[in-house]
Amino acid sequence: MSQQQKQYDIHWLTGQFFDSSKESRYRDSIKARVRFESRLALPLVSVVVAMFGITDYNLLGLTREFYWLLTMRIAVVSSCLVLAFAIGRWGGYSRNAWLHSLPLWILATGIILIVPLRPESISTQITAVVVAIMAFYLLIPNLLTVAALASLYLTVGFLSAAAVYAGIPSENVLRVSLLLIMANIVGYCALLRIEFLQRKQFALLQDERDQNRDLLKEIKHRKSLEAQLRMVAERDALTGLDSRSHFMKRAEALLQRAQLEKTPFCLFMIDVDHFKRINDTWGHTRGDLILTKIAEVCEQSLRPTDVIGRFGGEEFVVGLPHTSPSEAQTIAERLKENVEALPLTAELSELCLSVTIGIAAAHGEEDDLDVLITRADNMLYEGKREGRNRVVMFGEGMDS
Ligand SMILES: Nc1nc2c(ncn2[C@@H]2O[C@H](COP(=O)(O)OP(=O)(O)OP(=O)(O)O)[C@@H](O)[C@H]2O)c(=O)[nH]1
Repeated sequence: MSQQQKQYDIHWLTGQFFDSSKESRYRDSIKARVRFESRLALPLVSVVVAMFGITDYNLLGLTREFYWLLTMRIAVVSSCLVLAFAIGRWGGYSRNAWLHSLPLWILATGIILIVPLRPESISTQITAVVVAIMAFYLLIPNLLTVAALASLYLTVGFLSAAAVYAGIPSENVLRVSLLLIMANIVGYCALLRIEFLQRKQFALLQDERDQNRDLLKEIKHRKSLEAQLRMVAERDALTGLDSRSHFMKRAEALLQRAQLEKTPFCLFMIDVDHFKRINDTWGHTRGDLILTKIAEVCEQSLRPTDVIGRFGGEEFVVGLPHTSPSEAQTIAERLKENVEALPLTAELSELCLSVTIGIAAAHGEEDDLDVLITRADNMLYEGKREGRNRVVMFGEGMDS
């Protein structure tokens, strides 16, 4: 077995895949072409068989042998045409491969039967048998094994009939045998090569498809990993709000746009009051729960166009595009009230939850996000100093 045949899993003698399911998939893949070629080849062969009826007439005239030959030719031609139709309709190349082999057996039998009826034209018939062997291998689509068996049947049958009915001498039988064996070997090798190359092409295509499928799977997997990573990078794990870095990116873009369009932009720094005490009294788990509740209140109290992030610990930050300082003040007051009114579970009923909010508004193109954050932060700590639970706006008696 050649290295290539081993590599592609193809039998060196039959030219078929060792793996039956692969072989069946291959035959399914070529069934349309095989049907088309059979429907073309069989009528062509029928015409050739019918045309030889003229030479029968020239040789035999209207004799009994001529009528026998005519009957036989009509039978062969009509069987081939019926089979061409049947193959066109039902000739699946995987399960109904036997249907494709029938024309070969019928043609071979017909050719053998000519010998006793026209023994005097044996030399022409030898040429016809060589042509028929080539046609069996290369013209009428069939599996290599089927083509080889039918050709062998034709060879042995013809030689036997020639020896018995045409009375050719034994040395001539040997010469004709060698000629027919040669025709068989050439046809066999040519079809084996074709079968191997076609299956190799199929195997390569399958490999390529498998690799593409694996690649697509890998890309999908990587995309989902990327999405997960992006989620981890962009979202705060506890509250689901924007992470600090993602908030900075989004707020930066909004601020630049506001500066370009000369529209107002404000920023809140929100800090939960006495959160350490809350943690110490009710535990970190409840502290976490309160942080998520406050995050929900922020989302509900603000517009979808506002960006909200967790800045760290119990501190939140909000960017408000298209918001004037007075609107920002109103929104912050409402947010503060909503936090105070947050419904809490029975065990937290004694908790007085409140936040302090520092506000900064962008004044000109020189104000970048860090400047706004620093200003809002200063306002926040101003609010803390003043007793917490309040909203402090930059500019209300402050210079920086
Ligand atoms: N449960 C919980 N606590 C946190 C988290 N992040 C930070 N903290 C706690 O938040 C508390 C913040 O305390 P401080 O910075 O002293 O501020 P505070 O107690 O809120 O006091 P003021 O801000 O001055 O009102 C610390 O005890 C932190 O451990 C968190 O993710 N979950």
